[in-house]
Amino acid sequence: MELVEVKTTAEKGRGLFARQPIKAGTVLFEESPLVSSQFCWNATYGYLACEYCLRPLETAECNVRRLASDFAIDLPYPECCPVQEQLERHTRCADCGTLYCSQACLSDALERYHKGLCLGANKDNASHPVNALIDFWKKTHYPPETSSILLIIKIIGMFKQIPDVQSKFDDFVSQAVNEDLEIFHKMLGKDFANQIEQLYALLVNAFEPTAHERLQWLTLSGFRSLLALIGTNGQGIGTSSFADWVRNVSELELQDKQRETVDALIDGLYTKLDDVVGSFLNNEGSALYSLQSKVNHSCAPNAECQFPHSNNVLALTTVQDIAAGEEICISYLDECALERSRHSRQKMLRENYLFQCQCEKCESQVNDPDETSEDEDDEEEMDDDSD
Ligand SMILES: C[S@@+](CC[C@H](N)C(=O)[O-])C[C@H]1O[C@@H](n2cnc3c(N)ncnc32)[C@H](O)[C@@H]1O
Repeated sequence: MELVEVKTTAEKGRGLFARQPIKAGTVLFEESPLVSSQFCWNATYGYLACEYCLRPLETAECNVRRLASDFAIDLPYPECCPVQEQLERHTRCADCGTLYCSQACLSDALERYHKGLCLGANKDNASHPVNALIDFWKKTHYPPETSSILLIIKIIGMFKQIPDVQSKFDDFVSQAVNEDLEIFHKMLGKDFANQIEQLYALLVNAFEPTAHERLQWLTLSGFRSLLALIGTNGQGIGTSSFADWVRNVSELELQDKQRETVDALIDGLYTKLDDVVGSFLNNEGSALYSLQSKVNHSCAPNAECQFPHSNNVLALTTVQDIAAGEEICISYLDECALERSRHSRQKMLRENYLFQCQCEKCESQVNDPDETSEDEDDEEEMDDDSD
């Protein structure tokens, strides 16, 4: 934290500011999440990640074979796959069999939420109330998911197990209750936004909040606030052993011919993966980070979130030189969206995050006409149709 500090401004609330000049490429801080989880559908489709830290659990070769549905693929340089040497550390919950990358992750999970949540022999019992809840979520929330009922279930587990956890969640910014509905619409889809009561009824059936002293906040309106908190502060995570292997191979010192051969192999594999799974390459999930969630959005960001350890540990890294006192901002929008007009960017931020962007780029374009290009109009129509 010595490089940065949290300060409050009238326009954007809390934000992160540089205490001193900082060079591009500097890691400002690394942070483990308060809670993280893989998305439901990702896990169902066999994307194998540690239940606690999302570290990939299959070797790069197994990963690429499974994703490409081609079991003849052989990856050279197996030493570039970090999972290979970790395989013997993998361990399971003795009661339900859930897989973890290490004893440390299993112990942390048990200590934080899993002791009270473990379904034991009922793990695959479809009629168990927790599985009915997960199933309802999946049926009403198809990929690409942006949040997960698994994250909510873990949060409930944490409230049951960790005495002072409430203050940690209170520290996240949340929206006014009358704005919640809009964010539900974007988080959960148009059809589902009206079914929060149904989801809540299943949740009550699974966890009986009135019977637990520490779950008294979990009323219908408390549940809506929790959804809004996750929608506003959730950070996406993606881990992939194949991507780790590619990165490590790119750092090898190879002769020109070897480099050419392996680059051609990698290009071919990515083309194949693109045909079979499209953009669904990673073990995807989302998480809540106490400090990173204080970082505001800019349409011209000077920092980005990275996951350098192939798990849920986030590194906030500068992408430009930063002056002392300057605000550190990330982009909540993807690269493609950042290229769009001020009007389109503001619309996306309003609809997905419920705020009027006041970043320098938007302020400098304030006199641009409120128009979108024909391409953007088409895309917006498609977005609206798919909501
Ligand atoms: C993840 S939080 C960021 C930290 C937040 N400012 C706080 O006080 O904790 C996201 C919220 O910050 C505010 N925010 C972030 N970027 C902004 C921007 N560019 N312009 C205006 N408000 C912004 C919005 O209220 C948004 O819902």
